[in-house]
Amino acid sequence: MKIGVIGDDFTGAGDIANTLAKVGARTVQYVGTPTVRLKTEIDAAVIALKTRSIDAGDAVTQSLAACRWLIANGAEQIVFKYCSTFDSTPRGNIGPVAEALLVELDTTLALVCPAFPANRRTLYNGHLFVGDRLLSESGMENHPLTPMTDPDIRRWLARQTALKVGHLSLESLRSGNAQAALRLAKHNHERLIVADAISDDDLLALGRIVRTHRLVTGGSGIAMGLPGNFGIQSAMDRRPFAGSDGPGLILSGSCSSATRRQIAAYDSGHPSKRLDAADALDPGAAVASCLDFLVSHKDTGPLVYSTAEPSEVAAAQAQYGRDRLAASFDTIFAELAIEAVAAGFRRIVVAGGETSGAVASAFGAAALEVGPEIDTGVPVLILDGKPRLAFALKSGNFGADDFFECALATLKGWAS
Ligand SMILES: Nc1ncnc2c1ncn2[C@@H]1O[C@H](COP(=O)(O)OP(=O)(O)OP(=O)(O)O)[C@@H](O)[C@H]1O
Ligand SMILES: O=C(O)[C@@H](O)C(=O)CO
Repeated sequence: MKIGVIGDDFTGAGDIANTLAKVGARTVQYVGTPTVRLKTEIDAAVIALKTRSIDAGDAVTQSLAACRWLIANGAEQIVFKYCSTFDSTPRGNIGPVAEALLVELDTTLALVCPAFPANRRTLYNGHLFVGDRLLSESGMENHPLTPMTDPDIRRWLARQTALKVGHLSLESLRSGNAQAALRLAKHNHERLIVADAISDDDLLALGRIVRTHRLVTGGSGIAMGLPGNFGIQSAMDRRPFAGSDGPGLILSGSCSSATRRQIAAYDSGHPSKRLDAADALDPGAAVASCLDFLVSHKDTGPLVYSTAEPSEVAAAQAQYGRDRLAASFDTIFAELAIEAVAAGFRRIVVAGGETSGAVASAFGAAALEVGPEIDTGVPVLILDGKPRLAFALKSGNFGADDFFECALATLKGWAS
């Protein structure tokens, strides 16, 4: 293995596994840090953690354990993958985890580049944009767990770490002065360097610049240029792909704007059931009634969602407590997925990083095969067990409006 990735959530891990696989790296995604040594020859291992929104100390401990496994299994470069919208709070967890990894890997600096231009997240003058809006005016300021109220990634990161934060400007990158800028940053004791990038070419250039870096941090985009540094070649052919042909379902705990559009699009022509915050207070009852609903619509791709408008989420959090609701919804979706598989479902589409983490973890520690891309940043993931299951784990703000229908179709696979 050459490249070892620590993903701070499950959909994000799938996103970067997809990027690496697309540029030809033989990639496996693990649900949590494996307990056994790697037995097969691969180029990249992606460890999916669920550390984005937990206590910073726990996030550091889990990320270090993942890092140690990756290094012990041959990784030459570690990538810390977080969200392209830099989801975090003033307490962490990006800063504390990056800081701990720098120490663990005994290295002086690392790039910080959440940019993902293919999904319209660009970084310019240290400010993160979603499409033509600043991050803090993109809807992300209403995120239920990590409201992003400051688009200046240098300033936001500086709140999370005592390390000095630097900046690699687009001008330095494009004029070929990046290495000199990084030497100057080192001289100035800057350890975390926020790097501008507004196009895939910028990300590829950054990829070349970090060839000798032990640690790279960023969104999935930064991974595009990494396999080439190890001589790994692109293999972009369409091969037969065995998905899973059993009944499919959709679970959504995501309240992001893209998911809300996808729910609206799917809801109009398919069976769907909505859970509201009050339902979350009795997870057992919610699972039982949702399971009845799923089973009675088994062959028509039923959808269960708790997705709500930001004002509704804010009111529910104020009434019942944010963490309590998050934990209850996680439990409901995870148990529902397990029960649904026991009832015969084989294709599972999940919307939302936290929700996907809860669902995927419920199936236990596992290695997931990375299949074809469904939509930008979302691959098919196969759990080749008994039974064989095909997953689509979608980040909140990813995917076109008809994502759910496309995902259910893609998870079936194709012969040629
Ligand atoms: N109706 C609701 N009321 C209050 N909170 C909710 C409701 N529905 C979902 N939530 C919470 O909102 C959070 C959604 O997080 P999740 O990561 O799954 O989606 P997302 O933020 O859209 O995705 P991503 O992290 O990939 O951007 C969860 O913690 C969930 O418990
Ligand atoms: O980087 C992204 O936007 C996604 O992979 C993600 O992490 C959202 O959960």
